[in-house]
Amino acid sequence: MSSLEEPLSFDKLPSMGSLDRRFSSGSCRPRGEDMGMGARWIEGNRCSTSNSCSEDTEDYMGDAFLWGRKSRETRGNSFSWRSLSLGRNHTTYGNHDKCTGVKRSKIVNGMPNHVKIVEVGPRDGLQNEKNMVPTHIKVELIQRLVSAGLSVVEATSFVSPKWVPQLSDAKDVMKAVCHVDSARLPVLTPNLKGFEAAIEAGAKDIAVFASASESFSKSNINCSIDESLVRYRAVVAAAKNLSIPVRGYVSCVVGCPVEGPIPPAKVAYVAKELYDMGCYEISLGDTIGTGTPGTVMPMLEAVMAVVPVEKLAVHFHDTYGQSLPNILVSLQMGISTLDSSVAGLGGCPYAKGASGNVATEDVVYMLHGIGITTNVDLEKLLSAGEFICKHLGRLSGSKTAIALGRATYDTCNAV
Ligand SMILES: CC(C)(COP(=O)([O-])OP(=O)([O-])OC[C@H]1O[C@@H](n2cnc3c(N)ncnc32)[C@H](O)[C@@H]1OP(=O)([O-])[O-])[C@@H](O)C(=O)NCCC(=O)NCCSC(=O)C[C@@](C)(O)CC(=O)[O-]
Repeated sequence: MSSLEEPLSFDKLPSMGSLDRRFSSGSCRPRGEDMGMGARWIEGNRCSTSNSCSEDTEDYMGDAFLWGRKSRETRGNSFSWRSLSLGRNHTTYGNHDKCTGVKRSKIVNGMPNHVKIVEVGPRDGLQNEKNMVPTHIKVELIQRLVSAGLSVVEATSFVSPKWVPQLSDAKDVMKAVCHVDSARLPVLTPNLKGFEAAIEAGAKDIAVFASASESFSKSNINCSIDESLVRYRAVVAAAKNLSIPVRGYVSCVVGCPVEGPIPPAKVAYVAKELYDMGCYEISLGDTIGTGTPGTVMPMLEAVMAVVPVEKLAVHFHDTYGQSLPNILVSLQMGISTLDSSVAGLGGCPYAKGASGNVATEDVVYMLHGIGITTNVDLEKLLSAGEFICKHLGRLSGSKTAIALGRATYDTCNAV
């Protein structure tokens, strides 16, 4: 882990002044393999979605607490918590309101009733592994994640194998999973070469990835932001000809390891460019996990002024434990698509060296706690997490922060 990815202990928390220095150019150049960017990473109308409901203000927290108490008691009585599946058939949480049958307090007003989770573990998680994960393990992981009900599983990247050797088997992975029709399996493509290879291997969904930081753009894809947008226009045009949907990413939406804080206007610029060129969804990535609600909110405000909120997704890394609060404010601002990574690949505090995306398990638990549904069967999701952890020889685990009065959920199983 780089110093930026490693959570700070309380006695080591820097003052604001020293934080500025940490971010200043040259003083903090993380090693490539530590940044979640693959081995060659060098340096570093609000709530207008129809999915939202904001009417009832009655307190529903009582029931949220009750659920937490019940879970703990049940576990205490040696009932397996794993049988508390939050799966597809389990979609009623809490009390009632006019939209979902759930009573909602002020704090959940305006939040979506249902959230789409974009699982990025097989790509964002595995791209960062020191050792190459065998192709058949990647394929099985994707299949397990799909069978957990995830409707979007980012499968791999068609990038240069010199830059990200961990995903150099993209073609074989895609060929093995392209018949899956119960989920979308997008792949990252940095240029036309990658796009053509992805289509050849059977990809039906792709994603392009730009950055709001010039330095990061240079380090990650070896070109400036504007050069990358030119490339992506060509990719999106080619995709359009084949009716292939394209997702757009913006990295470093609040902070860059080299440049420090990124102005919201810059994020809005890149997001709008991607949206205008035809990306159906824009995922806003807090690549180094330095965002907090205080920095995420103005960034989202700026982006939401130029891209409709229902076209936005958030992609938080949990480097400093801020991902769940960041997700919470994003939900409050009307975002209904969340990127996450099955624990053991990211998010999990025991998964050293992983990219540190927020754990899908944590997200599902938090959403459950506030009465938001997903399609995910938690039991199968946990099983997928354990599967990959076991393969990587790691502890598996999932932590759920105390969010909206929910009980802390913390489990860690030696494998
Ligand atoms: C963009 C390039 C290719 C430019 O890399 P470059 O070196 O400038 O490219 P080039 O055009 O000069 O080509 C160099 C070599 O790469 C080959 N090449 C060129 N393109 C491809 C391709 N598509 N697939 C396979 N090979 C390719 C090309 O054929 C050539 O091969 P050679 O002649 O030397 O044998 C490189 O920088 C690259 O692949 N970067 C990808 C880095 C990456 O994947 N980073 C991680 C993903 S981004 C991310 O994680 C952030 C995100 C999305 O999660 C959001 C967040 O967390 O915030």
